[in-house]
Amino acid sequence: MQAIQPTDNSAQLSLTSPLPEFLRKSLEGCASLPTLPSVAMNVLTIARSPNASVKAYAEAIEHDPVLTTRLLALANSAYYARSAPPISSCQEAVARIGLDTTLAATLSFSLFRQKGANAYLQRVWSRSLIAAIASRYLAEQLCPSRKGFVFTAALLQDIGVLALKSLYPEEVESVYETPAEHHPEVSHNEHRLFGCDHAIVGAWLAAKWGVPAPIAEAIHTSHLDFSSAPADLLCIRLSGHIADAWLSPSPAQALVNLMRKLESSHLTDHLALAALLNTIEDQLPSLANILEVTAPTHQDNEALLAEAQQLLFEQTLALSARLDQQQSELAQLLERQNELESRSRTDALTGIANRGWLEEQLDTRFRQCRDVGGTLSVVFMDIDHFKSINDQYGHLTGDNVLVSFGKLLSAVVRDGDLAGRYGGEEFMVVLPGEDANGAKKFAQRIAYRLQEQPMTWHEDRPVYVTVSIGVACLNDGGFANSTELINAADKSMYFIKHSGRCGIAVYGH
Ligand SMILES: Nc1nc2c(ncn2[C@@H]2O[C@H](COP(=O)(O)OP(=O)(O)OP(=O)(O)O)[C@@H](O)[C@H]2O)c(=O)[nH]1
Repeated sequence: MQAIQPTDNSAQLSLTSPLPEFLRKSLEGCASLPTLPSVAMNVLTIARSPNASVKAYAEAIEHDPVLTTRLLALANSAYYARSAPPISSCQEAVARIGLDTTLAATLSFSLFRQKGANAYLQRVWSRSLIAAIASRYLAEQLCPSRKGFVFTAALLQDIGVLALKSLYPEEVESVYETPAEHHPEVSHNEHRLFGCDHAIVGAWLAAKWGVPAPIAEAIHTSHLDFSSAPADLLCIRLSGHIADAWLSPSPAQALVNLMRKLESSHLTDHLALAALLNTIEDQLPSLANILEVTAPTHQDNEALLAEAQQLLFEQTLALSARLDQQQSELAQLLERQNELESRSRTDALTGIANRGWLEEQLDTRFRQCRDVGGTLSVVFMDIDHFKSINDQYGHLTGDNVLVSFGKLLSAVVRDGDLAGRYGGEEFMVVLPGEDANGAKKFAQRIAYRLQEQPMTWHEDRPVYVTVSIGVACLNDGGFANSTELINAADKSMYFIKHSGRCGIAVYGH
């Protein structure tokens, strides 16, 4: 049979992360790049044609006796034969394993034949085999009609390593020494060296050989996040993680990491991890044997899974304890922050608002009134002859007077009003929505309460005080800002001071 010239698909390949130009040139000029034998080329060409048939595949493969023997071995292996009788013709083998798997097997047989003794390449092939078996298992659960496609792409996902190794044998040496569980690290180091990773190089190489574009594109995206991918690509992308866990020197911890990934993607319910591990365990030896790859199997999957689940449980407990601790630390911090904030707004002696908070709040309310309409009033109070209280009864009694006056103000204000100590023996109340009349009545209530209620006691004698009060209302002065409003109330208060104290003056009235 005449070898058909394969189509180079690389120009049609749409790569979201393109192959760097220098790398494409080097790859195109590289004589030692892995190539496919003509039989594999022929099978690929048939795979692309619309009337690909079992017969056409078988005829192409029969020209290679070694390949035929291996394909028969695969078709007669436990996975494919199940309880069916052994078969002896290539056509029966293709019919039994399906066209997609025949394509994957042909490509991988051809590639595996080229493998060197290099330990890393052995690891790459082990990973590919495990990923292929895992991806087919996943596809059986999630997208059965795509299992052939998924198996092929998963098997070929790391072929870019072959190309990079042929091109830069020395440079990649250190990169490929990294153990299998660090696949993302390999990819990261390739990016550093070549500006892209082996997934992109592999897609290009596959397309160059004429591998159907969807398979090349699946190779290209094989390292991307699996959680939001369509089912077939999800199987391929997840298969690499599963293979890495299988090959990890600490498989229990690697399985825990895998379980976490599955859980965060809500895949745990769909995948029975035990069945997946057993499938790999069952199928790996025969497939590895047929392809002459050394792939490690686990002694006891059940024990491994139990260990991983115990580990996951312990780590989850430790994590939740840590989270609890962090949460309580956060709550303490918030409490402390609230306390500090409230302290920064409060006058230390009287416990009511301090000057800063009074001014800030008044300013906010003032702007609101200006923007959306409405009014507000400010009542400014200064205790009369306070110095003589200090002088007569001592500072402690003076302090008690200030504290009591603060309490009185807090008791008479309504929700939404704000009473505070402006400084020394000066106090201020902000009355939102109140006009001059209402504010004056409020001031009168305070003056009345002061007549009734002593502010403290000194040696069993009540200490009464009076206040000079200035009121200013937003409506009455064309005030440009809140400071002007305070100044107006202060001015009115001073008017009372100068008129003999103990009284109320309303600005502009
Ligand atoms: N005990 C006490 N006294 C304070 C405090 N803050 C300011 N004072 C005192 O309050 C007094 C205010 O005195 P002046 O400004 O002369 O006013 P006054 O004696 O009230 O006289 P008029 O305001 O004119 O009625 C000063 O002696 C201050 O030391 C405080 O926190 N505690």
